[in-house]
This record gives sequence, C-alpha cells and structure tokens, in this order.
Amino acid sequence: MSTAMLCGFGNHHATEAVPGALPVGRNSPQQVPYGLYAEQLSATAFTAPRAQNHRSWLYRMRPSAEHRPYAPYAGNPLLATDQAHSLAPSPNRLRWNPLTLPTDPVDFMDGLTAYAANGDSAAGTGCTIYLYAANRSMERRAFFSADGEMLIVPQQGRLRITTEMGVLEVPPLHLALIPRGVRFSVSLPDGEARGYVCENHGALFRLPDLGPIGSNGLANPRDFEAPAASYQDIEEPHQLVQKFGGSLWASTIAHSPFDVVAWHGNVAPYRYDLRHFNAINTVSFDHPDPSIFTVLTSPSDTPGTANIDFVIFPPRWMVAEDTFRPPWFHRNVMSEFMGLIEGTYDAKAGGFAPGGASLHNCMSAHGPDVASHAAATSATLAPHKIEDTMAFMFESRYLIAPTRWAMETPLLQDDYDACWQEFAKARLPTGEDAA
Ligand SMILES: O=C(O)Cc1cc(O)ccc1O
Ligand SMILES: [Fe+2]
Repeated sequence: MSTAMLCGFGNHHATEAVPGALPVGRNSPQQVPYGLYAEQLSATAFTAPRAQNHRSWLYRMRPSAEHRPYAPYAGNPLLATDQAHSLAPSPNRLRWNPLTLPTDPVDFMDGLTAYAANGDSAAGTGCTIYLYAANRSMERRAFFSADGEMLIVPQQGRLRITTEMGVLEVPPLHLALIPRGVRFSVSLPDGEARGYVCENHGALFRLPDLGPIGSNGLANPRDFEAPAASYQDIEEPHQLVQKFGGSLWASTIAHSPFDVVAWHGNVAPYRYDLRHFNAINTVSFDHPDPSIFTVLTSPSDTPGTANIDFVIFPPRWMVAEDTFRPPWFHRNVMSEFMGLIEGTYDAKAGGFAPGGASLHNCMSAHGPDVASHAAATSATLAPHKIEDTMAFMFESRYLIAPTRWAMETPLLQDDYDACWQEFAKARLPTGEDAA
C-alpha cells in the first residue's frame, strides 16, 4: 500500500490508487468504474451547515454492508466503557506512572485501557481517554469506533496505521486522527508502542480561530496530511471489532476491509507533526493562558467553552520579564487531563514521567510543585529555551471521571498531594513594619 500524502486540514481531497477508479463529475454513477461500489461516509448530519459539513465518498471492491451480525467481543474489557466504567468524579488531584509494556503478546486494540471519560457518547458529548501499551501488530483484524473520532498521540514507538482511506506512518511527536467509523489496523515497526488516545464523542476536532493573531500561526492547515488512496486485495477472513455505545462488538468478513480503491471528500484520517506547531507567547511579561497552545478544538454549544481542547506544551523560548514563568497556581472551571511525550514539564520537577498522566478536575487547586516554584522564583530571568519536551492536555468543560481501573491500578500515585506540601508561608509586614 502506498504512503503518499495529501495536504491541508479539512480539504476536499480526491485520490485513486488505480487510474480511472474515481468517478468523474458525479458521486454515484449507474456503473462505477471496474464494478466498484460507491459508499458515502457521513461524519456530520446531511444537513450540517456547509462550513461544518463533512462527508466522503468511498469506492470499494465490496460494500461495507456485506457482513454478518456483530456479536459481543470480550477480548478487551478495559476498552469497553459501557458497564459502570466511571466512578463518581473525584475532586482529588490524580497522577499515574507510565503503563509498563506488556510481556505477553498484545496488539494496539487489546492494549487500549480506558482511564477516564466524560459526557455521553450516545448523546454526542464529551470524550473517553485511553492509554495504550502494545507489543505486536494487529493481524487480520481491524477496529473502528462508532462512538467518536479517535485522536491518537504516540509517546513511544511508531504506529503504522492502515485505514480504509490509506496508510499513515505516525511516530511519536505526531498526532493521528481516525474519523468515526473508519476501520483501521495498527502495526508496530518498532516492535513496541505506548501512547494516549482521546475518543471524541462531540463536534469534530477543528482548528481554533486565531482572532487577533491573524491568518497564520499555531497549527497551520497545510501541515495536516491525509493518506492517498491505497488498498489491499486479500481474500482471507478478517475480524472487525467496533465500539458502539460503549461496548465492543465483533464480526468476521471474508476479505480485507481495506479494499477502498479511490475516495474523495473531506472526511479523512490525518496526521500532524507537533513540531510544526507555531507557538505564540508573550514577549513582555506574565504567563498567558494555555489556550495559546491549542492545536485542535472540539467546540460545544456554548461559544468559547470547548467540549475538548487538545493543547500542547512544545519547546519554546521563555523571555517574560519580572514574571513567574512556569504555569501559575490555578483553579479552573474546565477539567484537565495531561500526558507527557518526552522530557520534563515546567510545572513539575519530578513525578510526571513520559508516558504518565495526570487529572486535575474542575476547581481542583493545582500548579507548580514546591521545587518548581522555588526554582522559578529565584531564577535569573535571562532568555531561556525550554527544549526536548512535549507535554499535552485534553481540556474539557465536563467533569472527567476516572475509570474504576484507573482508580485501582498500582500505577496511581498515592502521594501526589505531597508535591504541594510545605510551601513557605507568606511573610506579612509586622504591625511596626506596616506602619
Ligand atoms: O495545569 C497545567 O499544568 C496546565 C496549564 C498550563 C499552563 O501554562 C497554564 C494553565 C494550565 O492549566
Ligand atoms: Fe492546569
């Protein structure tokens, strides 16, 4: 399968793996070239306003409709989220050590573990957050989520994601997005892989508005890449597993599901190199809100109040004068789930490891740990480059509830609060000094 790429966020692409396979001038001719089957894939309602309307036309060797009933799939109960997956949301600050890589064979799909969720996938709000650790490729099996698009953030090990619409090579420091319903299969060129997934049940991720920033900056549209059409012609049984309403279902088809020979439209898997993010920050003083680092946003019905924002903390120059430069202490109406791809995070001197995760829910007080605070209040404020680091945050208007597994795993740190203990008390002027 080819790995050529098409560029531009949300573009209407047109691509064919076999010359002449893509119908010209219409979507559904009476006879599709080569006897292919035309199939529309809708990611938004037919009647969504044009600017937000997303659909593609796929031309495939057999229609997706040709399958037997799905039956419950029990292979990975930690991926299913239907059965009381969430505890009551915790007001406590939570932090997890990284997942250990498996020793038994586990592929990407069975290596996904739900850590937290919010909203309601059936109602089209919120998200489910997973971490994965895997050590073998998915063989003759494909996965798709009917519950949302999947934003994949590799932390260790490359992913080679074969999708119905083409192939994405996704190393760490990239993101990949698989649209709702699109079947995909992950192989691991490095043998092992670990990372994070946000399954977005709400409005499709889009680029944030730039306001006074102007017409360029942050994640630029041309740096998003969709795959050119490529297909498999394999007449062997393939297992298809889907997540639907929080539960998992499996069926088997007699051939590869990756039999799309041509497609056109603006629903497509894509990848983005986070190192292309054009970070914009203060050149005077104070630490701006982290919304300046928003890569993608899934809006909610309330303007400016995201269903989910995907925010990164990339390498950047810190030049603010007379400023406490790391993230400040804060209590946020939005809930924050964080991960670390590499390096260290400027608010945490220790304990937040690459592959780890943290959760700071609505109004939970957090910010720099004692050591980071001490270092930043005594630092000489010369221009300084934060390098070799990439942290990120899924930020949501809805409380993020940890799963039972996430609350019970020994990876949950039982001493996280300790990083905020024993700050020196402020020294107010005495009565005499004050006078
Ligand atoms: O809590 C965090 O570390 C994320 C974060 C970073 C920042 O620079 C400002 C606010 C914020 O929530
Ligand atoms: Fe925060």
